[in-house]
Amino acid sequence: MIRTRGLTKNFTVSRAHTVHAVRGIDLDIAAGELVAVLGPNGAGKTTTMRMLTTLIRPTAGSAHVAGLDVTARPAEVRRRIGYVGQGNGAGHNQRARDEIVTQGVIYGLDRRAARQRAADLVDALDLTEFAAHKVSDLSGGQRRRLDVALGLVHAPRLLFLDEPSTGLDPHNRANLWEHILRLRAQYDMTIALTTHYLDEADTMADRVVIVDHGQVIADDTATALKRDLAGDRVEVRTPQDGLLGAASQVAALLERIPGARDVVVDGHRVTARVADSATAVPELVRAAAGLGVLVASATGITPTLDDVFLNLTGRTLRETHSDGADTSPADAAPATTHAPTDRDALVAGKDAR
Ligand SMILES: Nc1ncnc2c1ncn2[C@@H]1O[C@H](COP(=O)(O)OP(=O)(O)OP(=O)(O)O)[C@@H](O)[C@H]1O
Repeated sequence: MIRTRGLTKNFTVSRAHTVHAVRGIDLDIAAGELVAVLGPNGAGKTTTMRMLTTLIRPTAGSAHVAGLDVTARPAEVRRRIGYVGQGNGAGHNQRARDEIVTQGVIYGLDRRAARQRAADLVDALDLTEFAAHKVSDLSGGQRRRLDVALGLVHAPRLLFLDEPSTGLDPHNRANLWEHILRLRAQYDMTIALTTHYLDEADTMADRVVIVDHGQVIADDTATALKRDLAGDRVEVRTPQDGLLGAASQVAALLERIPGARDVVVDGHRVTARVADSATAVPELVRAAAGLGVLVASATGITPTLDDVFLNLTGRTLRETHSDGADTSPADAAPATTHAPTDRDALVAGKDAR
């Protein structure tokens, strides 16, 4: 469905300054896949997505989307894809249902077909109660669902979602995802999305592509990335009032567990990487009990995609992101303002810049 080779985008900011936003990305997304593109702010995710959706022209390299070259046949690419950009692309004065009908007409449906399609999407996205409301009166979650409806009005088989749930509270995020996954199954869609939410990428995506400084630094299933590039850990604590020597004894026991490595003693705390924390923790506890070594707690820690990023780059994604786990919706990254322009450009078939 998507194939890029050496995809590159430079922005010339001034005569002396060029931003190398995307530096030679090779990406393959098969029909039916749901792929999440993950990376810190400024990694080049949106720029990549905007090239794939024909909103901007690549500086170099190639991209084929839905079987077509984005540079040579942008108008045909646009007809085959749906795009839900960051921020709310819907106009504020229209009623929600009318907005979808208008979008359908712009995409070439006759008014009757557009009305039917709007009715189907209103139903599919649980917007019936709000369909006659003005867009400006909708909540953030309802607007986002309307955005998805607008992106699907021409029944594309390939949908691009740029940070679909940023700014939504956990309930609305879960609700939006429920709808996206149902629509994906119903329309047999391929989905490429960018997200700041690690848990979303982890649980929803068939494959996770990690981008940093404009390059793909990892590309695999979340399970494989976590297994191969992070791995389980264990953290063992010896009693605070006990002898520090106990921690060294625990460390020696951990060293003996097959696959254990990077054993570190820090006061009463001992950590190690292990192949499988579910078996390593009881093994350690049994061995410690056998030798009379007191253990206050022993915890198995399964890795997150943040651990994968940390291992690959030495940095954590959480430092640079508003992630759902640490941030209130109000603090979440604000939506950018380019989305309405993007949607306008897509439906109007404006040339990419
Ligand atoms: N039109 C532009 N002109 C100049 N620089 C740009 C332009 N668009 C993006 N950039 C720069 O390109 C780099 C990649 O930006 P991009 O928006 O693709 O990152 P991102 O991974 O989507 O980030 P975020 O997670 O914050 O949305 C950044 O350094 C950004 O400042």
